This record gives sequence, structure tokens and C-alpha cells, in this order.
Amino acid sequence: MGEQADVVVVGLGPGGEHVAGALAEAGLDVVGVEAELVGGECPYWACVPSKIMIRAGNSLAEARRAAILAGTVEVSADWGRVADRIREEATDGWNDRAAAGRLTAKGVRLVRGRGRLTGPRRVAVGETVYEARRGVVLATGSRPRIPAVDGLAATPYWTNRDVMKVEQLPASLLVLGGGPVGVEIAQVFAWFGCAVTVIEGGERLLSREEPEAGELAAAALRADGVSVLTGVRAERVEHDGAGFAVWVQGEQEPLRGQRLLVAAGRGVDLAGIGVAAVGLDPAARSVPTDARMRAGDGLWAVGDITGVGAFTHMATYQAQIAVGDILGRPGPTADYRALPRVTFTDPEIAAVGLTEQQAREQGLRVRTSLVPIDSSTRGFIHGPGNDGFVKLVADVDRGVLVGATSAGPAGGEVLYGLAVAVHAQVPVTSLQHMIYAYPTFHRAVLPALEALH
Ligand SMILES: Cc1cc2nc3c(=O)[nH]c(=O)nc-3n(C[C@H](O)[C@H](O)[C@H](O)COP(=O)(O)OP(=O)(O)OC[C@H]3O[C@@H](n4cnc5c(N)ncnc54)[C@H](O)[C@@H]3O)c2cc1C
Ligand SMILES: NC(=O)c1ccc[n+]([C@@H]2O[C@H](COP(=O)([O-])OP(=O)(O)OC[C@H]3O[C@@H](n4cnc5c(N)ncnc54)[C@H](O)[C@@H]3O)[C@@H](O)[C@H]2O)c1
Repeated sequence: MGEQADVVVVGLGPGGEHVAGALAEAGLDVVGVEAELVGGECPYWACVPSKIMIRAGNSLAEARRAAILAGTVEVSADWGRVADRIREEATDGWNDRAAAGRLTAKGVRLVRGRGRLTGPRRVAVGETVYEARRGVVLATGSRPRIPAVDGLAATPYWTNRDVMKVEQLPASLLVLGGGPVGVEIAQVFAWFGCAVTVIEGGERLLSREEPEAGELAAAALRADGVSVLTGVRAERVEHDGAGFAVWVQGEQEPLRGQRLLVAAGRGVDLAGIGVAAVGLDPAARSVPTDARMRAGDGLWAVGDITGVGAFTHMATYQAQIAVGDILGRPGPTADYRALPRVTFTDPEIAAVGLTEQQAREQGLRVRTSLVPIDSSTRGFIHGPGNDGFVKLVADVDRGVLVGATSAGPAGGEVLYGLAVAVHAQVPVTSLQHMIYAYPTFHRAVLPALEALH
């Protein structure tokens, strides 16, 4: 059986949903293929439910600080409120009728099923083959990477899929991996009274960020009662029906927990989507694209599958560029110099552009500065919860910032100005002569700029 379309979009997470909707609104005949829920990982099992948990946890953390700043506060944490909000308000019970309705209202032909490339501009879903006159957009996202730890595969471990559906918190949780998923969940579960241990194989948490960011995250988690183990790799896992035992290198006694969350990174299944049929390597870790998101003749890729930063804002940014290219509209091509990242721990740890090490590895002449938030007026006023810093990475020869980290209360919001500076290559001298409102958290950027000299 064969059908025709202008464009077939495979996978309708944030990237594919944006491409399909925009192309249909521009008048193209678009088939959107989705194997699970329209919206993908972000609204159902990732960004949105995790940030709902964190919002609830933040209110608990602040209530505890109110006891120092304002008087007696009595709060008894109730995870049921969080689970209800995720189920009822955020995910509609993990039902995508609203998102699917929005997409079909734009004119997208929604096809439920698993798409597979069978040749250039051709996608099979079950028995039906769709011929795409203009081409195919791959937006199939990523899935949890399960490390090859002895015994792990046979145990009922959790991934982000399970953790977002938790109705009752376990008494204890082992977290394998100290990246953004691991640290965000570890902290919020600890706030609600769960005994959490993070096992990170690398030297520090949040290894893609500045070393100071990883150290800050570890200190914050420890202060909230999380046991943080770094430089420790899991070697063997067992489950005895009641709980997990994880043996780590060099230790006789295992770590124990009622549940185990695997948060060890993401991977893609290129063989499963049939990329060999269009001449791509099915064993590769991503689908490489050019700056217009082209992955081949009549083939585009957007989102996690491209391997350049697994974030929803990256998927939708790339989607905009792919849409422009498919419609033949002139416009800027993909530029990842000012990619922002925010890990929503307390304190929030946000960064843009290059770390100091990355800048040095690129051969830049680098100057850096670091200013603690508690040395600023606003940090002092804030009191408890004022941990954090602003770190700047400047390219001395061009006189611009190439990277920055803003960690602290509202660190993700403070990042915005720094992201503009890196993106637009605003001269450091110009940033130094701006007016910074007093007493804000972002005003800590000013002494950091001055310390660059
Ligand atoms: C716990 C967690 C928290 C996160 N928090 C944040 C955050 O706060 N901010 C942020 O920016 N990012 C966050 N992320 C990352 C973010 O979720 C992803 O970067 C984003 O969802 C990627 O979008 P995507 O369109 O590439 O793919 P996905 O969201 O993975 O969607 C891909 C879709 O393709 C479908 N699909 C796959 N294969 C096929 C096939 N063969 N045929 C048809 N359909 C298929 C899938 O069912 C899925 O619906 C988080 C991730 C996790 C795991
Ligand atoms: N706030 C956000 O924007 C946000 C939140 C969550 C996730 N994300 C996205 O999702 C992606 C995936 O997140 P993640 O935390 O799963 O992955 P990650 O790759 O960032 O971190 C995984 C960590 O697990 C460790 N690890 C791997 N195998 C191990 C083992 N056997 N023993 C001990 N440690 C091991 C790694 O050293 C690494 O530090 C992120 O890169 C990010 O792009 C974003």
C-alpha cells in the first residue's frame, strides 16, 4: 500500500511536532508519524513533570528557610500532591489527545505507529509506505542508555519513564549517574524525605559543566542529606525482590536501596529507524547534519538524534532551521556557540557557551573570573540559600565572552543576559559600562566583568 505526501516527519517530540505543525501551516501536505505520545519525552516523562516536582520541592526548601528568616513554619511534605499535579494537570494521565488535536488542527495527517526508512524519501509504517516528495525529517529523539553493569539488565530498575509516574516515594533510592537527570531527581526526592545515594563514575557531578558547578551541585545535594559518591563505578547489581544491592569498585559491602534509578545518559536507535536504507551508519551515536539540518538528499534531522545537546530548546531551534530550509526560505543557519543549559537544582546551575577548559582546548587566549553570589548585596540580603557564583570566560583577543556560568537563586534567569552577550558577541567593555539594577542577583555579573582585568 502506498501514500504520497510532501514531507514525512518521523517522531513527534518537541522537534518533530514543531516541524510538522509549521510545514502544515505553510500549506504542505505533512504526514507526522508517532509511535507513542505526540509531544515526546519532554511533556510526559522529562522536562515538565520533573520541573513540577522541583517547583514543589523548591517551596519546601524555602519553607525551611522561612524558619530561619521569618518565624515558625510547619510543613508536612506530601508527595501525593506532586503526583496528582503531574497526572491531572501536566500529562492528562499520559494521554496526548490535546497535543494530537492541536497538530491535526494545523493540518498534519497524524499516523500512529513506528516509522522506518525503507529508502530515500520513503518511510514505512506497518504495511503502508509513505513517499515524501520533498523529503523526510528524522526527529525520533533519544532513550535511556543502560550501562553494561553486571546483573543490571535483569533487575526492575527505573528510568526517567518510571520516576515521573511515582505515586508513592520509596524509602530509599540509588541513582546511577550524576548528570542533570540524576542530580535533579536526587535532590527533589531527598527534600520529600527519601534517603538518596548518587553513584557517579566520573570525577564530579555535571561533568559537562565547569568544575566549580559540579562541586556546588555536590555540596548542595550533601546539604540536603544526599550521599554523593564520585569517581565510583557500579560493578554489579542484584535485586532480591525487596530492594537493590549495588557493588562499587573497591568496596566489599554493597550500597542498598529500595529502588534504583538509571540516569546514565541517553542513546539513539538508528538501526531501528532503518537509516541504513539511506546510506547512514546504523551503529553511529547520532545523525550528523549540516548547518541547515540536512542529513542527506531529501533528509533532515532535528533534536536529540543530532547529538549536539539533548535539550528541548535545541530541538525546537533546529526545527525552525529545518522548516526554513524545507520551505526554501533564506535565514540564519544553525549556530551552537551560545547553547544555554540549566540544571534546575537549588541552587540553579546555568551555563552558556564554552567552559574554561573547552575555550583553552580551542586554543583561545582565555581570561576568567569568578564572583560568589554571597559577596553581592542581593546574595547577602537573600541569606540562607544564597550559594552560587558567576563565572565568566573571555576571549582576550576578541574582547568578548565565549562562555559563562551563573549558579545561584534564579541562576537560569540570570543566564539570559550572559547568553545575549555570548550570542551577540557584545564587547566586554560595553558590558562593563551597562547599568545593572541594584540589588539584583544579575548585578554580580558586574564585579565578575571587572575581575577579568
Ligand atoms: C528526566 C529528563 C528531564 C529533562 N529536562 C529537560 C529540561 O528541563 N529542559 C530541556 O531543555 N530538556 C530537558 N530534557 C531533555 C528533553 O526532554 C529532550 O532534549 C527533548 O525531549 C528532545 O526532543 P526530541 O524532539 O529530539 O525527541 P523526544 O522528545 O525524545 O521525542 C521523540 C519522539 O519520537 C518518537 N519515536 C521514536 N522512534 C520513532 C519511530 N521509529 N517512529 C515514530 N515515532 C518514533 C518517540 O515516541 C517520541 O515521541 C530532559 C530529559 C530528561 C530525560
Ligand atoms: N534541566 C535540563 O535541561 C535537563 C535535565 C535532565 C536531562 N537533560 C538532558 O538529558 C540528557 C541526559 O541526562 P543524563 O543525566 O541521563 O545524562 P548525562 O550523560 O548528562 O549524565 C550521565 C552521567 O552518568 C554517569 N555514568 C554513566 N555510566 C555510569 C556507571 N556505570 N556508573 C556510574 N556513573 C555512570 C556519567 O559519568 C555521567 O556523568 C542531558 O545531557 C541533558 O541534555 C536536561
